[in-house]
Amino acid sequence: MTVPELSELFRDMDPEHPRHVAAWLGEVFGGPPAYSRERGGHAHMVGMHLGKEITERQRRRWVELLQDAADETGLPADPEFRAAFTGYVEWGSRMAVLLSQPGVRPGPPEPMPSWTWTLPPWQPPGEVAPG
Ligand code: HEM
Repeated sequence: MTVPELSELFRDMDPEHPRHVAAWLGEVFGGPPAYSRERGGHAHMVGMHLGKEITERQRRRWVELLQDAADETGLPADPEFRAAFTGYVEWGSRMAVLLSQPGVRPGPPEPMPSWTWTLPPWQPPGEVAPG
């Protein structure tokens, strides 16, 4: 699939990139610390965005594709989880845009972000017992 807004930005992408982003997302949402162990954690991720000058249009398209990927890979679709997922992706992608602007230098080391959700998946109310 060619994505006009993103093709130049991702032209030299590491073929393992989707796995790396999946490892990142898994760790952020409480999974194993695979990204920290294997890719160098937060500082490495920040470094990958420096100088890329990501635009708002590119960010929006990237977010849309990530939501498609969440559907295609069968991430839980309950509103409670997806609201948290979307919240993180909005925050993270906006951070990526800020970090990617000209002249931005990496700051002091930061821990991995940690995201969660508190509500259990909503269930339709059961039938009311006849009175
Ligand atoms: C929640 C938002 C985001 C997350 C969690 C994320 C995560 C990552 C991670 C983990 C890497 C490094 C992978 C590695 O270890 O090699 C990376 C690299 C990269 N990201 Fe992001 N990213 C986000 C937003 C964006 C956006 C909005 C764009 C552009 C539209 C973008 C463009 C890139 C590019 C071009 C690379 C380098 C790819 C390569 O050369 O392999 N990212 N991102």
